[in-house]
Amino acid sequence: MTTRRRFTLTQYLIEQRRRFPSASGDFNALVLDVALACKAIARSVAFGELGSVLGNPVADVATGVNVQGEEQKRLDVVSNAYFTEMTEWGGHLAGMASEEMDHPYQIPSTHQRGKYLLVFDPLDGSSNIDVNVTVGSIFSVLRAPQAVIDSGRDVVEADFLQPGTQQLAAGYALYGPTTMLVLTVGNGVAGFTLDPNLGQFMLTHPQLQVPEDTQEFAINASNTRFWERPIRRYVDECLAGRTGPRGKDFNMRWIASMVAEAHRILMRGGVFMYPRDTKDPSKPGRLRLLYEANPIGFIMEQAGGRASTGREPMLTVEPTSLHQRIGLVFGSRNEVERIERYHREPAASRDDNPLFAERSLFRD
Ligand SMILES: O=P(O)(O)OC[C@H]1O[C@](O)(COP(=O)(O)O)[C@@H](O)[C@@H]1O
Ligand SMILES: [Mg+2]
Ligand SMILES: [Mg+2]
Repeated sequence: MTTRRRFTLTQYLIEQRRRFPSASGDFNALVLDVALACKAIARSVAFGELGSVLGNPVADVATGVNVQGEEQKRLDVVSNAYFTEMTEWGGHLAGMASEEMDHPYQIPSTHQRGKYLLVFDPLDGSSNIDVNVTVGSIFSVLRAPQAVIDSGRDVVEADFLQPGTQQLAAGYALYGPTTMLVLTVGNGVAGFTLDPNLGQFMLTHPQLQVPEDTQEFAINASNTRFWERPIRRYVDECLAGRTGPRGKDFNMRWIASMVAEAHRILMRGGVFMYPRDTKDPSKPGRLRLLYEANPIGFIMEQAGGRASTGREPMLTVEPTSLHQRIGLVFGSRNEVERIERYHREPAASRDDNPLFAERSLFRD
């Protein structure tokens, strides 16, 4: 696809659909509904506190605590509603699941039910809303099990427990200085920028590729004391810089919006780690498999990068529950492979033995 001609998201999807001559158009219509939800969220985010002055619905929304035990922001709830409202009526979906909904969302019986499942984090990085830092939405499209399509029955948790390799599409929207939509339909990764005059996502980044090497890493260093040995080793070696085993200096970033970190890494390379740690034994990782790790993992792999738990490729993990958390490492291929190698090396298994505890640069 040439960049000389300006392509809208719709035109891009039509061109992608030519690979599947028998496709009905349902899939494209679903992605466009998701894009519409993202435009609506972008507008709500952009109004910020002005929302209450201008009668923006965000001001009056009731919040609570989500299934993760995390306090919802008003924009979490509003964004979730935009996703459900914009996509439920099109006849493309068998059901949905979201970070902000404890159980699968049923398409009302008054609407036609379709063959796809939509899984999403309506607002990622929502702790950044109050400080006006970039946030985003993350989504993944799966095919519903054939039994669900045939019967039109209500969806249940088990219907969503598909490994990341089964994703048909994944994407994220970024609400930053510009609003962007980044999408894979399994044929590379494309980035679109919202033209505020036209209200259209325009193709601006046709073939995103993650550089294989990097000198930049992202991790929440306040968790250092909870990290497992392979991660401590990796970060220590980065910090040692030119005089250490890596022989080069590294830069560090932490935005606390995973979606924004993913975007930076797509643009210029890098590695992101929110690994499994010992902070809370009931939570094997911070981020969620189905609507954070898998869609970002699919995008990374489609852009030539890599996504992993540290121990196995992210996309091959068999999910066990809807809101499952998991350790996540993604980004420049050679760095992620190095981290996986550190997990495989025999020293990694001595992690819990204090006899082998090593002095870390982040420790006293
Ligand atoms: O508080 P921390 O450790 O910086 O966590 C930040 C992480 O939490 C998240 O914000 C979780 O996402 P939500 O905002 O959707 O709950 C990630 O985007 C980010 O990487
Ligand atoms: Mg999130
Ligand atoms: Mg969220």
